[in-house]
Amino acid sequence: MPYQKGPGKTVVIALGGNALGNTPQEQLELVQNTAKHIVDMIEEGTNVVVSHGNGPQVGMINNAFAYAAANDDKTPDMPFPEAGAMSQGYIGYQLSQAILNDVKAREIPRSTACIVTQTVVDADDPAFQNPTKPVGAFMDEETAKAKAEAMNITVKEDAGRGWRQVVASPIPRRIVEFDAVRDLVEDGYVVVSTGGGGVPVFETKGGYVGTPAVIDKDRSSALMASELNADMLVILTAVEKVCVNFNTPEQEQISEMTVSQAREYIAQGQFAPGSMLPKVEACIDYVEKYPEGKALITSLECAAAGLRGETGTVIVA
Ligand SMILES: Nc1ncnc2c1ncn2[C@@H]1O[C@H](COP(=O)(O)OP(=O)(O)O)[C@@H](O)[C@H]1O
Ligand SMILES: NC(=O)OP(=O)(O)O
Repeated sequence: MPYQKGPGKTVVIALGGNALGNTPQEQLELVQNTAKHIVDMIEEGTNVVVSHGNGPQVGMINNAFAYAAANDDKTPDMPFPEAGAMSQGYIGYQLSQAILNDVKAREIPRSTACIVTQTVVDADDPAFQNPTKPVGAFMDEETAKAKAEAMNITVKEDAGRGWRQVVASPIPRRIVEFDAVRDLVEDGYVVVSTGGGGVPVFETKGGYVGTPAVIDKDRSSALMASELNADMLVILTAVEKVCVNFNTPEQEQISEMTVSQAREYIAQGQFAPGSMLPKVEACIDYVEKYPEGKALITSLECAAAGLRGETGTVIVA
């Protein structure tokens, strides 16, 4: 066996958009920094499975093909599941390479493996009738509405930040490549998987079939963490802690909440739908399925300190 599992915790990390940026060039620079924080954890003996978002990237790939196909006769239409797989491929490549380079530079005896992942969803998931997942770039209202008309897509305002295309975001039921991820973790690999939540697929009599949608990566990471019996689910985003009365003069940071407190805050509307709400819901899913586990929401910069229990918002059963 060339590598050995670390002596520390096994954690599933979900990386938010700020860890990746908006273009492949920007991303290449940002992932060096992202990798440094992940390798800090690996150096402390932690076993890491990394998942990441893909909303801006899958939208960019899809748009680029749609634009080219409309303007020349050589570019084919690119189906949405294939665009999702492409986004997993290039983001996973950059992340895996940056982590590997840092691991080698620090002479840590570990390596990386990147898996293009499929995630089973239900064909009758109501999400297919109500698209909510923002993809691609932000637009002003006028541009968004014109694009919606021209390209027959749905657009919505995204949490006060501008207008974006939205697609269906069904609930992840099963990660097809789960066994491979588990075995690689046991063999001491740092695994990049379930990028963009995994390419959504239906399980049919004839086999798996991709479907145009984007699964929430925090929800898929929660599923991965509970199936793996991972000690922690770590959701990394732009804020150090989840807050009540967010962005108001009464804002207060939450250091720890139980599932029932989290549900109370959800009922009060404390967490914005489309941003913090799905993260808190993913944490609830994970600790309910695996009550021995702890979920942590914090920023990339605070990740290693958060794992040591020094900061972030912890959600427990
Ligand atoms: N109650 C809250 N506490 C903290 N942040 C919140 C809250 N409600 C909404 N947010 C916002 O949610 C953002 C995280 O969601 P988002 O940007 O969609 O995540 P991602 O990092 O996965 O791209 C935070 O950066 C913050 O701006
Ligand atoms: N798939 C996904 O959750 O992507 P974002 O985090 O970019 O929205």
